Amino acid sequence: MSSSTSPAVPKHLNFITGNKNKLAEVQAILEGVIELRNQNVDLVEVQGTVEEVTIDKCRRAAEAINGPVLVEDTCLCFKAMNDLPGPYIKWFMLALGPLQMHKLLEGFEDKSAQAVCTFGYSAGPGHEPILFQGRTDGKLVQSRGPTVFGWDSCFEYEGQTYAEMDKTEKNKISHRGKALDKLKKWLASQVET
Ligand SMILES: O=P(O)(O)OP(=O)(O)OP(=O)(O)OC[C@H]1O[C@@H](n2cnc3c(O)ncnc32)[C@H](O)[C@@H]1O
Ligand SMILES: [Mg+2]
Repeated sequence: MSSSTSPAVPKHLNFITGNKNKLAEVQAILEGVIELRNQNVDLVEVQGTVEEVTIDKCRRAAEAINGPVLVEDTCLCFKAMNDLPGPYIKWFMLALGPLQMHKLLEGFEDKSAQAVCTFGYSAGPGHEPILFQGRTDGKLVQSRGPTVFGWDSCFEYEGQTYAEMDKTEKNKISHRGKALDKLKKWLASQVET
């Protein structure tokens, strides 16, 4: 039995996000692993590196609900732009939408893009967030497939855009799937100690 003083073993995860598509993917990936709950708290997102943004988001979420939280921040990084827009991709999505996103790299030969997903778990206010990150390499293309989730239709991985894949296929190779693999390993290691 583990010590009751350790706050590190969650019985469920309280995923703080306002994004229904993210939530659906995380639910599907963690199905049967751990109970997932959700709260939609509008969190301020600071500027900084991928990790800094998630750490700050995680701290704010833990303080807002005064308890353990899971948060996630997603980036889309273009090699030709030295990894921008990165954590600011949301604002480019809102301004351009998926149908015009490819125009960002029109003047560049290199269309390489990397999808980055960083989860942060905090056991509560004052507990340092633990990060789990996954990265998937692909390229920015003209939109193909349904425009249901963010930039899915303009991110191509091995010949298919995320939007052209079925969900299980996406979750197997996606930035989010890889990050959650690490989270699952961490959860398993917590249970064993
Ligand atoms: O409440 P939070 O969790 O912050 O949800 P959000 O929608 O604000 O999400 P982010 O701050 O992480 O911004 C990431 C942007 O990328 C989009 N996005 C996130 N994951 C994606 C995925 O797997 N495929 C396509 N677009 C994605 C998302 O819709 C946002 O426009
Ligand atoms: Mg956000």
